[in-house]
Amino acid sequence: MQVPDLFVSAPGKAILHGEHAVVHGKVALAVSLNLRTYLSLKGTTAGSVCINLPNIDTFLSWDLCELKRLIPYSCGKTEEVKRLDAELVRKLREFVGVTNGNLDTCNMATLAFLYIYLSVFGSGELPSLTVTVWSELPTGAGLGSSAAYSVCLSAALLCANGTIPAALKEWEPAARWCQEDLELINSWAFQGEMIIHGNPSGVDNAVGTWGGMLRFLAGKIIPLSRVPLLRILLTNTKVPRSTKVLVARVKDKINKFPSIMNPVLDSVDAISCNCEKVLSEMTCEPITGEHYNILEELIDINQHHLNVMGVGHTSLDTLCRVTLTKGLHSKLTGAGGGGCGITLLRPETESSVVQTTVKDLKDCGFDCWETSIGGPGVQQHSAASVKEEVLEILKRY
Ligand SMILES: Nc1ncnc2c1ncn2[C@@H]1O[C@H](COP(=O)(O)OP(=O)(O)OP(=O)(O)O)[C@@H](O)[C@H]1O
Ligand SMILES: C[C@@](O)(CCO)CC(=O)[O-]
Ligand SMILES: [Mg+2]
Repeated sequence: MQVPDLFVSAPGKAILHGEHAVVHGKVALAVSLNLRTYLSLKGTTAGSVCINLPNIDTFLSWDLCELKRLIPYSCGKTEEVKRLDAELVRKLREFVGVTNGNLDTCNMATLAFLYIYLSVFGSGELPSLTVTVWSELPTGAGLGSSAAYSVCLSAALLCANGTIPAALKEWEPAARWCQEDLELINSWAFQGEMIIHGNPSGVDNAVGTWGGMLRFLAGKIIPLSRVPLLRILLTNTKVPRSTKVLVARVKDKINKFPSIMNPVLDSVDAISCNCEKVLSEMTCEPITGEHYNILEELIDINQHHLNVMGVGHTSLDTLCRVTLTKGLHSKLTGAGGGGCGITLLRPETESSVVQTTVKDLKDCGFDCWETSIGGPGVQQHSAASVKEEVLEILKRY
């Protein structure tokens, strides 16, 4: 079976409010970034499946005959996403050589790829292909790199399999899929997230799929179309962490101290709802300093709550302290424990203040950049529409 060549991309995300609480059924507000993960899929005749993941130094190849032995017995229709197939996950862990649940970066990415590949193609003939994924996002730093990876895999493999049609019409540089196809992409991406993460809420893969700003509550996704333009500074503390470990840590704490932790989750829920209300007011009345004062206070309160949940880190305390000396307010974004934080910039924040803040943060050993938000969700690209520097990397393999 020969599959068509294709390019897809999906954005990373920042969570304004609601990380961790969203796993426990509370509201989260999240927004896509203009930093993307790109995937190239090429049909080959080598009788093998190759995956090249240069961001994590992983280059693997398997013979189709080896993979055929792993095909799940109960492969259903790819249009229907079931619960994670525990038997396939067990077989894949054994195949990949994961022992004692040791899920390092490479193992998790490999498991997610093989799981989606075998589930999507398992009921027919396995195709020979090469998949290369490269991302502008830092890996494992809170900006939804795992979700952008899973969304790209899911879109590319479903499209290569013909379960969803190509989004791209001839001569179009880039195109998005219809709502029904996006829902399928999102649900297969969620399976990838389950493998990488353990217990994802689904907010990250929803942003990777739809882009823009979303309100997410218990799997229900509401796009927020009227939002003010926010200026955000992103800081990567470069402290490595694993979302899976942090999500499990919060769950343990809630189980241990339910009467203490549940009010914290309720408070985070109220913060997300208050923030949504202020953002919506900012689109229908003149924006005032008071709007920004409230947004800043909500950021401070939420950052304290995240510390209470046990997902803070001294590097994130440093970020908050350094930015506050310039009158700017920050919180962690994503799973915390290190990784990235966001700092809200006010419209009147002068570029000299931004520059000195960035310098001070860089002096702490952090990466720091002002970013635009609201990048489009998953897209199919023509080769000509992929940025030259990205295409050059993808074509290297
Ligand atoms: N570009 C990539 N190439 C290969 N694997 C990737 C890539 N990006 C992410 N991954 C996989 O996702 C894992 C990181 O996921 P994790 O959920 O811990 O971090 P994150 O998604 O960046 O942060 P958060 O979930 O807090 O937003 C990596 O260990 C790797 O397995
Ligand atoms: C920590 C968390 O809330 C956000 C990670 O970006 C996990 C999730 O929602 O799946
Ligand atoms: Mg993740």
